Amino acid sequence: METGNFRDTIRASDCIYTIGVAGDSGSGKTTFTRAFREIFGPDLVCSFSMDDYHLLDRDARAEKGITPLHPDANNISLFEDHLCLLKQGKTISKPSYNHTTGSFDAPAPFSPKKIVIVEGLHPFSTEKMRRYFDFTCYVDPAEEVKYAWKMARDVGDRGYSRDQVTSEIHARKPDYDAYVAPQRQYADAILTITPSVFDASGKEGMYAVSLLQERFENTVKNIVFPLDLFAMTSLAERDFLIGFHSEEMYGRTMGAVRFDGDFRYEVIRRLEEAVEEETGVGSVSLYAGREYVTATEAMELILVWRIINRRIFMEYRMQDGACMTGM
Ligand SMILES: Nc1ncnc2c1ncn2[C@@H]1O[C@H](COP(=O)(O)OP(=O)(O)OP(=O)(O)O)[C@@H](O)[C@H]1O
Ligand SMILES: O=C(CO)[C@H](O)[C@H](O)COP(=O)(O)O
Repeated sequence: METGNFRDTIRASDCIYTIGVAGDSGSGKTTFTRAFREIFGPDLVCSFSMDDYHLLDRDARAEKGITPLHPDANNISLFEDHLCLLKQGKTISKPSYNHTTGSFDAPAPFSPKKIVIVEGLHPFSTEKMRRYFDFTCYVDPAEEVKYAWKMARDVGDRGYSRDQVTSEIHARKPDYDAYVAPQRQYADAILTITPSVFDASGKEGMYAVSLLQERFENTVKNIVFPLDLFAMTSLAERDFLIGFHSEEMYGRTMGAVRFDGDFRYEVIRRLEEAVEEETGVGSVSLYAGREYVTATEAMELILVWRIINRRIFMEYRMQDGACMTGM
């Protein structure tokens, strides 16, 4: 396949590329896919939250004593049906959950674009859902990180008090462990986020991020994603770490690449240029004008590369008539 004009390849293709991003509320699902959305743009990418498939509104959940993380609080079968239709390029009448009111707005028509990103609590929790996703990613911040983000977001944007958020966090944990976390075993990529080793006080909001994935059998020939060792070793004034290790998870051997600290923009710019050159997506300048880029921002680009790679492999497979599965 020619990867020189990959954006046009996707545009011209009949295939709808479906990406599922699972994780707890406020775990960074939107944040980590931001670079991908920006690079491919709104003409090719659409997204929605599986929160729209809550079955019970906020009052009904409180009355029944059920959290939104319990499958019974969600219309799982409607979501499965809709995902199947979107994968076929069909328009759905999508429900809509309103986080401001805690209730439902009227359903509205929703048509897929060539790339559909679905974020949520349970997007690949059933076998049927997993069948319709081409790429799955699980975002997994350490509890202390996740709770700090959730507190800031729910108090700042969703009108909850600190006490309400704290008791909600405790009430949700058993359902998170039972129904959300197990999806890690089905994810093609897992992002873990922990406090940075360079920020012992935790006050700077620096994080170490790892991308875990199963080993590939092959790389994509002649496509490179370079880390500029010169810029890394000669220009940096701030601390950083890049590491790699293997770990066993649900019987799978996962390779984990870890970024921590701050990276000179020149290093990350080479990665942006590689995405531009190798895929022909046009200008990629997510961090232009910056001196440094954080580990989480750098990882957004690595994830972009991983998602593009899956799509390239799908293109190879489609030449054999398959669109449904990835590698
Ligand atoms: N990498 C990060 N670095 C710093 N803060 C982050 C990061 N990722 C997420 N956050 C913080 O956590 C909050 C929630 O992030 P985000 O909206 O990406 O989560 P989500 O999983 O998409 O949430 P939702 O439950 O609404 O789907 C954001 O408001 C942001 O402040
Ligand atoms: O787990 C969540 C995903 O974002 C939310 O808590 C859930 O969607 C319910 O939303 P709200 O708290 O606004 O009623």
